[in-house]
Amino acid sequence: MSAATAGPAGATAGGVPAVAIRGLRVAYGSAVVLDDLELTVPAGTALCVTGANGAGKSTLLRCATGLQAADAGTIRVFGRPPGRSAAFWRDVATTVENPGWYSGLTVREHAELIRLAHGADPADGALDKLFDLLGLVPLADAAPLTLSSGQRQRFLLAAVLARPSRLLVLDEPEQRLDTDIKPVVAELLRTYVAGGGALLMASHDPEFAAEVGGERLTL
Ligand SMILES: Nc1ncnc2c1ncn2[C@@H]1O[C@H](COP(=O)(O)OP(=O)(O)OP(=O)(O)O)[C@@H](O)[C@H]1O
Repeated sequence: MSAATAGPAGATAGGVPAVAIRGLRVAYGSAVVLDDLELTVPAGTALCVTGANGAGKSTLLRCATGLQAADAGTIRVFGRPPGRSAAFWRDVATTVENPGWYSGLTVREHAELIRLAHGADPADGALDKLFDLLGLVPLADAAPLTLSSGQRQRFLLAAVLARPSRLLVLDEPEQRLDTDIKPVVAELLRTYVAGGGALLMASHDPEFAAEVGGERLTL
């Protein structure tokens, strides 16, 4: 259970915050997991949610993306309730919910499709760079379903970073990554935030969270 406020004062100075949560309460039966939780993530900033197993990090991220209903409180993402509309998901990229894969397409073809569908050029070199940084080049022709859990995590991160977005919601992006890949992912996320994107993530890794930078909220 937690009541906390995060995000710098005057968080809305630059406009509508990417995420604004007030009085959030979630209970599973009689077990209250989140209670009167408050947070703000302005555009161009990162907020890392930490806490013990079962503290409610994933629950919070699911609520923030509209994938789970809250028992009380208000959640606004770019000023609107999170939802399942295509317009919402154009702004928001997440690894909270596992995507489905097309069995006939390779890892690289999925990334190209995602980029193309979001109006970006799949052949402009951005994917080459991303695949190189995340060590996905040797896996480019693999079927996503054949990837190991760590390879799959790298692919999921490539998939959300391959497309334009205004908010990234990531549940433990460092999970299952090799130690040499973690700083690479941290740098990619720092670059995303420096470019004006907002990042809301949960993490169990203080070193990784420190490398990403931004505010911290402990549940
Ligand atoms: N659908 C559900 N039904 C009942 N209890 C649930 C449900 N989902 C989560 N919980 C419980 O709510 C609490 C918070 O779960 P949540 O997954 O949000 O925690 P977490 O902080 O993300 O944990 P972890 O660090 O282990 O990933 C846990 O006690 C969990 O057992």
